[in-house]
Amino acid sequence: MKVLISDSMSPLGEKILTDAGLEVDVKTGLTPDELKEVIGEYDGLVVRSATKATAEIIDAAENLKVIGRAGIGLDNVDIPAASQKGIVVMNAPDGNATTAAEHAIGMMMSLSRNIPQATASMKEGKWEKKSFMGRELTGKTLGIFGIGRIGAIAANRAQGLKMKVIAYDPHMPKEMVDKLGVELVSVEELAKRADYITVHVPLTKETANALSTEFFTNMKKDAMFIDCARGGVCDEEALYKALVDGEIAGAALDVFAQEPTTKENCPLLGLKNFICTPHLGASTTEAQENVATAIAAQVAEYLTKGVVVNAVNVPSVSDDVLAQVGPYINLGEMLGSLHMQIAKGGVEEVSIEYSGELAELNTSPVTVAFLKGLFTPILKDAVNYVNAPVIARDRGIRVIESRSDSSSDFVNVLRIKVVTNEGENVLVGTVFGKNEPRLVRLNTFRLEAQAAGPMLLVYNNDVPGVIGALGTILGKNGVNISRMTVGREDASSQNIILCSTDSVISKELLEEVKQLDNIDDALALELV
Ligand SMILES: NC(=O)c1ccc[n+]([C@@H]2O[C@H](COP(=O)([O-])OP(=O)(O)OC[C@H]3O[C@@H](n4cnc5c(N)ncnc54)[C@H](O)[C@@H]3O)[C@@H](O)[C@H]2O)c1
Ligand SMILES: O=C(O)CC[C@@H](O)C(=O)O
Repeated sequence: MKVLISDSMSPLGEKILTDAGLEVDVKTGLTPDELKEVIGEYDGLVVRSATKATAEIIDAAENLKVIGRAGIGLDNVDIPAASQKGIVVMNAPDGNATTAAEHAIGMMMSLSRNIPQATASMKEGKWEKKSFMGRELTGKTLGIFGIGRIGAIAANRAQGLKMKVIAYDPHMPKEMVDKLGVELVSVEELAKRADYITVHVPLTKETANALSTEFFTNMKKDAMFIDCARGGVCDEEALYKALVDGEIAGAALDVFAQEPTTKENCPLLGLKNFICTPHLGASTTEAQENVATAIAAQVAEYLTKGVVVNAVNVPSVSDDVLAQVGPYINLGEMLGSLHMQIAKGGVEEVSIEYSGELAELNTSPVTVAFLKGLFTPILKDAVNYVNAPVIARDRGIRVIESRSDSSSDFVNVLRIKVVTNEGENVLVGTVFGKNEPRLVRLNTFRLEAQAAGPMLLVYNNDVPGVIGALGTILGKNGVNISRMTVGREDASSQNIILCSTDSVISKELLEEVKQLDNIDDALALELV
């Protein structure tokens, strides 16, 4: 079998693949056309972030069985296109966390002591001691936006520098953050109290442009901002304005909305109080060895033994188990994704009840798929079919499974209650026929909905005219409804409407929907 390594990577990865008996070609810097021409020869493709495994490339990949990403981010891989062709997509989410946290700390020190600016000045033949007055980190407050793997390491390193650390992470239970010696605060408090802010969240629907004018305006005028997570989380236009208007004192970015980044596509590069690196957060020998060896071992395991590890699109189960519980795996993942998107607050407990015929099957892959679905909207590529239960444990989330051989309305029922620090939701699903997952209850509302893709969930009064008004406003905005289900609450005047739409509902359109008469609330959902 042949594997193509198409981005620069530690040679240790190549060695692991060849030692496993695979033929390996290393061809970096291929143009999309060149890659398209050669990809048909390969059974495995190993990438970092430069190679774009688009639908077109995947379509031309006649023999491809696996795509491995040395690192976390899978923004460069068209996962639905790969899944459709039965290609397993896997990543190595653990190997570069320490390196990325150290980069953020390095940025904080560089900003505080003007190291990049002073280097540039000396190289121009100047000796400008007075222009580069810095300040100490000792005793200052570091604010961490997103305290997962990397945020926690950054907190620990900052504590070693005698800084006070505070964090905002609405999905992290307070007890877990307390254990790190970090104070969990609201987003406003984070902005107002911190002398430095460092960002460690993935790019999701919730985090896109989350750090914008309001956040920068709340920051202290002498505070500094660092983002080594993902381009698009920070609103670069708002950051530019905050730096120019003196709302904050300095900023450092390693990641950008548009990469590669130039002065033309990012005016921040022209500012004196802005420093940057070209997405170097994971670029150390150690991190690259970690991710290259991890992904090479995973790809080799899959190609030589059929064992799936850390896949994001295929559960790690045998074909026999998959044949039995495959449809429930899809149902579980959908219910997980829906739960997280309707939940308010940090998840504390999950109760999963398997009833009917389903209770007699090996349901552990369904529980794992539920947890993967639950975490994906907030953690994106950092969660897979292997580490989802570990993430639940690390977040102190109790997962309780139970079985009952009777199910009242359907042959098989999956009933899941998720308790957060702000309330709870119950979703019930079943599988119709051989493979048709259905949502049959959303809290007290009974319905029968195919829940997949972009959707709109509306809570409304059960009065005439609501559906018409909703259809009109979506139609006016060019959004086509492909399916609509109404869920009723017994003996109540409340309904829910769940629409499948051909495109994702924008924030602006969602606001318009919420303003309609007799609509109490509306949520834009993106389901698996
Ligand atoms: N610059 C680089 O080269 C580089 C290297 C490695 C990782 N990264 C990126 O760093 C980011 C963090 O990685 P990680 O391994 O720590 O991920 P992680 O999944 O362990 O942690 C992310 C944290 O963000 C929190 N979060 C999610 N939505 C949030 C919101 N709206 N507000 C506040 N917090 C929120 C989550 O609860 C979680 O605790 C990822 O985007 C990853 O891709 C960048
Ligand atoms: O340099 C890289 O490979 C990107 C690193 C990081 O953003 C990741 O997604 O793991």
